Amino acid sequence: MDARGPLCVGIDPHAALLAAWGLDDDVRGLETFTRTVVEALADRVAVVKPQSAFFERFGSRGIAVLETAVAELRRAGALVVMDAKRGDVGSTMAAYAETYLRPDAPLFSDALTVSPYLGYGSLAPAAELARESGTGLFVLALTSNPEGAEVQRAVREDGRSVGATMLARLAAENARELAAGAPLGSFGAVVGATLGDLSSFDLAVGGPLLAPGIGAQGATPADLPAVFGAAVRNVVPNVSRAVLRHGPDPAALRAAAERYAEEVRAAVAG
Ligand SMILES: O=C(O)c1cc(=O)[nH]c(=O)n1[C@@H]1O[C@H](COP(=O)(O)O)[C@@H](O)[C@H]1O
Repeated sequence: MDARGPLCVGIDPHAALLAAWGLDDDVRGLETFTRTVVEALADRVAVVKPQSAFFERFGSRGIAVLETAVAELRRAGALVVMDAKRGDVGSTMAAYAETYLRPDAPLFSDALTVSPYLGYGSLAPAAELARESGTGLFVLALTSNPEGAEVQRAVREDGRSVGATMLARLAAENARELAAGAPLGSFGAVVGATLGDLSSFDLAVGGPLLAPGIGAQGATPADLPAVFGAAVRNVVPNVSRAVLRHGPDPAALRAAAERYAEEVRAAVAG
């Protein structure tokens, strides 16, 4: 992020975006869309987050497009966060983890989004494999959507909210790496940029904070300091549609990503 700018661009090939780019809503359209984004951004954006659902929707041929994109992004030096939001009972979670975090897997990525809402402990096999393979997890803590509150802000018997508990679990997960001198641990939290003042939460999880919600969901880079406070230094803001809508011209995609990275840099510095 120091070298390339503080931004994660999402690859979310919505049917509406394919149409806006003059592409058909089929595998060929998906392939052209994805290749265009990868070629425009892979050598300059720090982090890219493909949203698996938009590829899964086309079955095995959609997944093949995703596999190619992940490999090319990584080859060009971008970090890939696979947004598949996996979460299941521990034994099944191990298989999900192998799908994305085992180095010889076709979809091997630098990190995976996971849901802890079957219990944080259910993620243990994924955390273990991430440690082994030098990859990371982004754990949904406080999501950007308004519906998330009914689960994440629910208060437990110990008086702490569920979301706060997930943040505390992440801090414990990262403690070992921090003690060994790492600047940040490999276990990040997903915290929406749309959520307003989060000062009642301890966001010092010792890992990166993936912050979706900028652009199409209404948040702006200028909101980041007020939302994240001192933790803003560790924020990786994600923008998907608000960059992608500038395609298919690669120069326009690059310019949009650069503008967002610049706005984030200014907001964080300011
Ligand atoms: O895990 C995520 O990335 C995620 C978590 C969350 O709380 N909210 C959220 O919008 N996302 C994802 O971030 C992206 C946001 O896309 P845009 O709203 O188009 O910028 C989508 O891929 C969402 O699935």
